[in-house]
Amino acid sequence: MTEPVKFKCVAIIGVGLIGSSLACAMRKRGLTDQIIGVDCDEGVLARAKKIGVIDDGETSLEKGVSGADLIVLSTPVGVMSDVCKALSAAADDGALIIDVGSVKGSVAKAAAALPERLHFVPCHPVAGTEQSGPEAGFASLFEDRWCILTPLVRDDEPYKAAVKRAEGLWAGVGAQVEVMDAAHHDLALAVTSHLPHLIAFTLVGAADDVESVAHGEVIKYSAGGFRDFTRIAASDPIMWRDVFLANKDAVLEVLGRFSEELAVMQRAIRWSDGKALEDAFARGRSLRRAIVDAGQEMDAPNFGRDKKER
Ligand SMILES: NC(=O)C1=CN([C@@H]2O[C@H](COP(=O)(O)OP(=O)(O)OC[C@H]3O[C@@H](n4cnc5c(N)ncnc54)[C@H](O)[C@@H]3O)[C@@H](O)[C@H]2O)C=CC1
Ligand SMILES: O=C(O)C(=O)Cc1ccc(O)cc1
Repeated sequence: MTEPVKFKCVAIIGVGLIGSSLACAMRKRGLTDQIIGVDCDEGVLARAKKIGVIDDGETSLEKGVSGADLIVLSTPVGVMSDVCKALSAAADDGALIIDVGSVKGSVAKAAAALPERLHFVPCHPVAGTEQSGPEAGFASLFEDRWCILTPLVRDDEPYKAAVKRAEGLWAGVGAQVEVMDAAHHDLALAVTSHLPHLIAFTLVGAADDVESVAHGEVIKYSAGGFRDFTRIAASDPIMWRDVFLANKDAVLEVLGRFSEELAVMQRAIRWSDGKALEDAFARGRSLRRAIVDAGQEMDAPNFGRDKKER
């Protein structure tokens, strides 16, 4: 059983959906005395302070992280290496640094270059929505969701203790913690998250092209499955640009396999091969049933909307 841990001061760098959700969850559960927001956008900081997500805001990273015993990188993945470099001089001795990025290999490389006095534990809460910004955050986002940790290869005692603290933090906000290496994470998430997002962006883009000849029919009759795709396709373009650039190799690998499967389906339809189609669809149904039986069907389409409380 992982014990929840407490922090004196947390600096959240990037006060968007995930940063503000962690801030709200920590505040609600009494896991920190003070929350400082650091963001390059002054408007974000003003809004976050107004709605009570942060106690104070700073556009200067150096000032914002001074005195923090927990530093959270919750920016898009593409700027994390630069933020990490800036922390090498700015962060207090012994600070626990975590990130929440959707890709782990790239940030792990930057984290490994930090001085030994700092303890960076890469993390990925596998929980989110299509929304962005501080107003989108809510305290229960991480409850009963996975958080994957990909610790650096370091076996000094202070680092091992920092990994335990990171586990305690996520357990403290209600998540279930899993530890794996960064390459494994990036391949697994390419399958379960990155490819599905790519398909949603592509499908909705294609439907939008058709819309120009279908004169409103796509919007009028969009139901069920397509609506779910449009929700995912409404996700932040900058965040997802960075995910695909940072996880290029793994995504190209699974995209290659997906394209092959798609070609098989195309052929089955062309040649009226009902047996091939039925077999392929039956595989999909049994995978879904296995997920439900394992109690992992947490991604209801309205996840987060019916219990969103700051
Ligand atoms: N949106 C989601 O559902 C999930 C996102 N993630 C990861 O969490 C991270 C944050 O995503 P969101 O919270 O959705 O993004 P967001 O767009 O809501 O917030 C990002 C914030 O970072 C700030 N920012 C950008 N560059 C900065 C810099 N150089 N210095 C300081 N602040 C900077 C932006 O102004 C913005 O306020 C990403 O790395 C993403 O991969 C992880 C799990 C789920
Ligand atoms: O909104 C959804 O359906 C998501 O899948 C949210 C999400 C986006 C990115 C992540 O790294 C983890 C979760």
